[in-house]
Amino acid sequence: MTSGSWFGTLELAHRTRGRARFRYRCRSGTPTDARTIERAAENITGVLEARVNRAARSLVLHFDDKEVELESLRTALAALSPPVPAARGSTVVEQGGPAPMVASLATLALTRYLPQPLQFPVALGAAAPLLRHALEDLVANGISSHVLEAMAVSISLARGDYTAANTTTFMLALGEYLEISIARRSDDLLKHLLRPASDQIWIERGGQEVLVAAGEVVVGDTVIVADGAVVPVDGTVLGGEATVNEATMTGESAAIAKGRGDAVLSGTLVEEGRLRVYAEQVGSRTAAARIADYVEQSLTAKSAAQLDAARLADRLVPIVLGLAGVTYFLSGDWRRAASVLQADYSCALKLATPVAFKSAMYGAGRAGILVKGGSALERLADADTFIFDKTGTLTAGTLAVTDSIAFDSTYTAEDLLCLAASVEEHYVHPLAHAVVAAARAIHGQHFEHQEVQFIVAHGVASVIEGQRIVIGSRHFVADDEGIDISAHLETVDRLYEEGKTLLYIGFGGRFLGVLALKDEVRANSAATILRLRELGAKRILMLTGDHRERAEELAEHLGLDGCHAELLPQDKARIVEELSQQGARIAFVGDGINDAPALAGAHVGIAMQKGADIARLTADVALLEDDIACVADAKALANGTMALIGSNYRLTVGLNTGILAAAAAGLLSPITTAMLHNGSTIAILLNALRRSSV
Ligand SMILES: Nc1ncnc2c1ncn2[C@@H]1O[C@H](COP(=O)(O)OP(=O)(O)OP(=O)(O)O)[C@@H](O)[C@H]1O
Ligand SMILES: [Zn+2]
Repeated sequence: MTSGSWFGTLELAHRTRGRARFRYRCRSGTPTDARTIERAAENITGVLEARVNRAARSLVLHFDDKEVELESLRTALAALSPPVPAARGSTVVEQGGPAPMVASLATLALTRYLPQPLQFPVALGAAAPLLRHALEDLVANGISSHVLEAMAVSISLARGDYTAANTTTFMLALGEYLEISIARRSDDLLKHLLRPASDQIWIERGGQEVLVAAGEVVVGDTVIVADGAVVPVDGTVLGGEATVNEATMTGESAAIAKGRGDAVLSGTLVEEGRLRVYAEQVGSRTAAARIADYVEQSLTAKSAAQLDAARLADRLVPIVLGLAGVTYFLSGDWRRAASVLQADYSCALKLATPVAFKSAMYGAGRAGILVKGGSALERLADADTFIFDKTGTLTAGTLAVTDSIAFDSTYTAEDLLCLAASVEEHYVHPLAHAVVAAARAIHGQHFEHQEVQFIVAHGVASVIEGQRIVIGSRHFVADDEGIDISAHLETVDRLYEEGKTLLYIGFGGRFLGVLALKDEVRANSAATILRLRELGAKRILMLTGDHRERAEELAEHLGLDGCHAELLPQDKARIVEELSQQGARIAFVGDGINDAPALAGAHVGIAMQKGADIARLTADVALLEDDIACVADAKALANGTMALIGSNYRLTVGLNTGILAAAAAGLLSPITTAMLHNGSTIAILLNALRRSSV
């Protein structure tokens, strides 16, 4: 979209061996987010891992200091611009149909029956695409495995050994065809899975706020967007005020205040406040474009394992070439040289790892787990500490209102519930959902109220009939709002003892009543925790914004290693950061707006299916089913994938070394080498595919 560099400024803030931290400023208008930057940086030669902290505008690189100098890294970073998807490896992407494979198979089968003079041109014709690509590759990237393959085919052609040339051509075409179809299958599925997170939107119709399906919104509608929600349309603010985080679109991480007349973009996030937006661009256009971009990025991004494999493959190319030269020099036999040239490592090393990742992502998708890239799997396999959020994660989050107690006789229990629901209905929070559902069940009236304020990890506030209403935690109502609750402590304590979660309601400065809710622990939370331990989790903790007693009870019940309660979002992130610094590799599992900072700061973030948009956007893994068992499934899948990649790696190196030695010793003809080498490559690819089910 834009050309030129991303970074306005880029300063080195800190460095140690193999690690450097840069402070950056984005140019405004650059369509990028943290992930885009990370991914692009990870594509720089020598870079092992990149992490961007948007809030701190810092970029941390882990790199191989034997391979790359800090100064050249910096230059490469400064020159970064948005990735052109699939620039390299285009040989694979451009083609795709089975035609080349069928043609080369036909050539292989039929050439021997052709009249002698036709055999050479036919074999050359079949090998032509391969030779052409190799030549392009040679010009662009120097000697690569493609070049070696082409040399082997050329030698066979020159020697008039058409069967050998045709066999090699066919095996390569077959391998390529398999890789493409596998890659395409997983790409399509991933695109399908990554739909926009929220499919319902609040709009104004005839002076009323109504919730409609995303597809129903048309240009000219007035869309309401509140805290924690992603703006669903491109448009102009008609009213309201809010701070909007546009990092996903512009890369600028500081929130920007928006008010009447300002433009807002779909995909940006309302952090605080509420906006009425005139919709100018709606529907699939904007969203689809963003999603396509996103998937493109996640598919082209390389994981560390992939980079390792590719690097090793590249290093081995000159060795194979040298060995072929020496073999010819010593034996004077072109056949041997051609055999050696075919036994290079690259195919299996470079293909097996991405195929394993993609097939794992595909399998994960079918099992209800959206994994955003191979590196997310890698980090999940790495994770040794699991931290769970409570409400909506370990508990079902489908709370039920059990009691509604009004302390003021002018209000009935129903009134209290409806009063709360009128204010809560604009927010995505498990507690808010429960209150609204309970009010709907009794067909309660709607109280007219002014704009609603949402105070993250505290509650909501508004004004009804000129009086301030506050609904939220004890800390919020009693400490922050200064409402005296002492007269009703007996009732409150009794409800706590019954194991209930309480919502305090203050109205006009007085304690009006409480709503008690019962949250059920998910039936399989305990089993999931156990499975995670078996899968290598050394420590499992819980962090929650809820009341301490509730939290400790649950932590004990589930057999966790510890818990922290009454936390604010920044506390969660801080605890994650502290533990990371002590060396823990943390997988954080959460669902709420209050979990987003921790999800972003963890080694790997996992968002629950019913989570807020921001949680699902921030996380590396987003569950597509409301089932906590998927967390253990994802971990098992990640472990299995990394083990498979490791064994493929050893298998590739072992097999090809054997083939290479035998070929150099003159034990293998070019045909046998082609069959063995390509056959084993295909076997390794198929092995990599095994992970497509959980
Ligand atoms: N929309 C809301 N309406 C009323 N109270 C709320 C709302 N959001 C938060 N609160 C109050 O603030 C407290 C902390 O909220 P927060 O979202 O941080 O965590 P939580 O939902 O309790 O649990 P967890 O952190 O485990 O998800 C809640 O327990 C509740 O009392
Ligand atoms: Zn507070």
